[in-house]
Amino acid sequence: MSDLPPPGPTAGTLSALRRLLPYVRPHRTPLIAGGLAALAATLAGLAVPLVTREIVDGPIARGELDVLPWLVLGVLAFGLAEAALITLRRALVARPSNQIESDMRADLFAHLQRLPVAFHDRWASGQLLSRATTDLTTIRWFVAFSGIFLVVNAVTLVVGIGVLVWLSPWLGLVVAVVAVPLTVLTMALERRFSVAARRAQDQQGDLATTVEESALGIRVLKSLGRGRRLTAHFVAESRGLRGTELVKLRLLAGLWFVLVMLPETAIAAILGLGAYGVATGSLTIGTLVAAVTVMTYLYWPVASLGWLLAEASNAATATTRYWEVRDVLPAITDPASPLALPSPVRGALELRGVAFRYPGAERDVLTGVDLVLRPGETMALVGVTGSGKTTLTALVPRLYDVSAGSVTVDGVDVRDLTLADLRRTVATAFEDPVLISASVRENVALGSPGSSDEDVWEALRVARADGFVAALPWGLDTRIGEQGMSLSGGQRQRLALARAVLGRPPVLVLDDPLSALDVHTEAEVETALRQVLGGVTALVVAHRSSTVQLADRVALLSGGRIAVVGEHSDLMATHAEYRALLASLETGVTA
Ligand SMILES: Nc1ncnc2c1ncn2[C@@H]1O[C@H](COP(=O)(O)OP(=O)(O)OP(=O)(O)O)[C@@H](O)[C@H]1O
Repeated sequence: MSDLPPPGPTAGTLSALRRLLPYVRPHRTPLIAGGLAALAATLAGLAVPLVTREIVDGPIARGELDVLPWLVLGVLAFGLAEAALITLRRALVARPSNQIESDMRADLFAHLQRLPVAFHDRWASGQLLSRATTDLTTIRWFVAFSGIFLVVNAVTLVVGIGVLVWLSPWLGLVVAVVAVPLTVLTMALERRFSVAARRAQDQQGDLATTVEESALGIRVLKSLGRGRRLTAHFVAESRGLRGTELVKLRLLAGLWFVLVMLPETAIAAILGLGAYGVATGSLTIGTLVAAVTVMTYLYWPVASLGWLLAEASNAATATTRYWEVRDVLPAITDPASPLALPSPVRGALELRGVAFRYPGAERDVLTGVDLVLRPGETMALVGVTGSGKTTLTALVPRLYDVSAGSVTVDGVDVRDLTLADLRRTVATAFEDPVLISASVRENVALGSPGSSDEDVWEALRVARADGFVAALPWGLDTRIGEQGMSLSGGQRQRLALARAVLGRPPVLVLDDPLSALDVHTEAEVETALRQVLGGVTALVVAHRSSTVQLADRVALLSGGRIAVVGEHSDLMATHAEYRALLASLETGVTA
């Protein structure tokens, strides 16, 4: 399996399904009405054998033909009622079951947005995808159909056995005796089925992850000729799923065998005992016919029990998998009593004694970072590959929280600000820009949706993206494909940069946002940025010495700490490690 957190102890089917209650409760009226309609439909069907008994014992046995039309009409009426009630059930449950599915899906999505980056680091995206799609469809199907019929069929069985006992206590006893091994075997098989159901649903999530990763990384995978390997991996995973599905089918087949054989045995026993009763005069023919007809009516509720229990098991597993995600508490949230930033925001950014360790990692990436950015200052951050530059920048907008120490803006700890305030104050752009499937305008104004077109164009100008956006077929309205695939790497970076500078946030955190630009364009963007950065405090991760030139001062990150801070020219003159690093940046060897 993928790097999925281990599932908790397998909860019982019922206790797992109980967790659907918060979503089911608001719709209880139509759902209960739907259940009652289904029950009434089944009972209407069960009434037919009783009328049959009257026909056999009356018009047939005793020639009482005058009541025959009424009895036939009765059979017809019950048949019609059954059909009408089944239609009514469908109409009653369609809307609530779909609503429950979409409510659960919306809540899951909103929850995923609140969960910290650390959660998404740990969970494979396919596992989340399968929970948001197939698992929720399984739950809808259970609420609309199998859950209702599980209850209705159980009630039908009890009522049917009751009718048999009423017709003839002996015949009822036969059925009751048959019911005991049926229940025991069914429960045993159901338990094993739920284990296989859980495995199959997890394997589906793994498959989704593989498909998603291969679709997203198609360029790299193709260019490296990984297609065959990946296909072999996918086929192996897919075989694993097929194996589990076959185990499920085998268990279900065993269940079907028991569930089909036992009612047949009961019918045989009723026929034998009943015929003996009729021959010895203790039973009327009509009662025997009625008993056999009732048994044939009970045949479906019994036989379907296995399949319905399997569906309940699938739904319980789906519910457990759903709540595994929902139960994760968002670790990065608004504080209980948030503080406000002094107005106007000056943008003094300070890191004091900052240590950070990734969840589950063995050692700290940052051990004691002290760094002070004066309001309006541009600070470049340099360091060898893996020294923790990206990690450090992620602590400012609270993508992760510090393990020790503090990050403050104008003296206020970022953890004391509401996330909305913090995100308004600190804007970020990363080396790998993510664009969403939407228009250029929506992509640039993602963090400030109310921005005017002039503001968007201004931001595009700063990022030197106005030229190519103007040349797009529909300008700002041009939809850029999934992840902006139709744009070049440099164009995507410039849009991400425009997104960060839109709204002129007091603090900008840029993680090497110009790496994909050619030297000429980088110089142009830098000149424009210089004007913008004039009043903005900026922390800029630099992988090229040209980006370093942009900064007022440079900080060197080394060994989890800031080794030195100073002006580029001073550091070049005085600091050997800095000089060596800059030389390696020029040659592109920083590891
Ligand atoms: N999500 C994560 N979970 C665990 N460890 C991580 C995670 N992300 C990064 N690391 C580790 O943290 C260390 C610092 O990584 P980081 O990306 O911050 O370095 P960097 O200085 O930005 O590197 P580069 O210059 O290559 O971009 C590395 O050893 C990396 O393996």
